[in-house]
Amino acid sequence: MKFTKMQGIGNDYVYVNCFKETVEDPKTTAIKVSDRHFGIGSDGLILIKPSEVADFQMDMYNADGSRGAMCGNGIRCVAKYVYDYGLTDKTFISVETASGIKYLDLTVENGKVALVKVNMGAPILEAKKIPVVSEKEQVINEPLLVDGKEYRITGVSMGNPHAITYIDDVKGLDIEKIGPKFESHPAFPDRVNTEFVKVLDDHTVEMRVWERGSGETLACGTGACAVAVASILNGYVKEEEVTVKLLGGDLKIYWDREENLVYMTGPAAVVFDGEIAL
Ligand SMILES: N[C@H](CCC[C@H](N)C(=O)O)C(=O)O
Repeated sequence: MKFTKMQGIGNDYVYVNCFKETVEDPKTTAIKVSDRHFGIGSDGLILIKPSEVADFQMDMYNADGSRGAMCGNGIRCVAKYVYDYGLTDKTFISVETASGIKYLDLTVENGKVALVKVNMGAPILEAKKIPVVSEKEQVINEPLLVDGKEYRITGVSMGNPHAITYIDDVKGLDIEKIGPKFESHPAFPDRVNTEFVKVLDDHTVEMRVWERGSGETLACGTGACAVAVASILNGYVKEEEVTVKLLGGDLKIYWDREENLVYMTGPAAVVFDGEIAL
């Protein structure tokens, strides 16, 4: 199987051009290619496919083979792939995902995509199954007991569920210990992506993320969007444009409150092309 390894601020996936390749069993393939010792090594597998309703389709799988509804860092790399590898010459494209059609603006430098701005759609202000705290379905600062300790969480979905909690020491967090406890917490029967956040100033936050199905990643695009929305809702940041600092780099998130649309801007990069016998 031919593939292209790509990364969006360190959130790395194996991309397969399904206009040319066929992946019979994406779940098993995702598990195999993601293994960092016996496979290629990645946070998961992303299939680039034709679409009947958009320019392209993104079909995304986490490292454990579970299917993800949306992937922010992944969709920026899909945009880079389809332009740089000649599948389109458009700099405004649409991509069908399991959480709806997304629209992307490509910034091209020297004939290659350098930056991508994604319209991530409207935030859904409740993380699945957390008790609703108000009739508006907003889950803000809700107490949740995890591993014997009470956390205050805000639930935001970007097409995939995120539980966001604010802590003092992001860098020193034992995420390997607490991450899985959130991921498989009974409050989240579909599991959950969890973001641990520290507010740095009126428009800057830092975060680490334990992703559903992949563990700690260096970055999570949907997570960064969810964190920006939660930080604005909680009044922790004052502006609609938030810089989210992740282990792998920064993302600029803008929540247009008029339109209720979240925009994410960030880079995408090719690591290498390869072929693997599965
Ligand atoms: N683990 C996520 C999918 C990948 C999201 C993340 N890598 C991103 O960039 O948005 C889920 O199962 O909902």
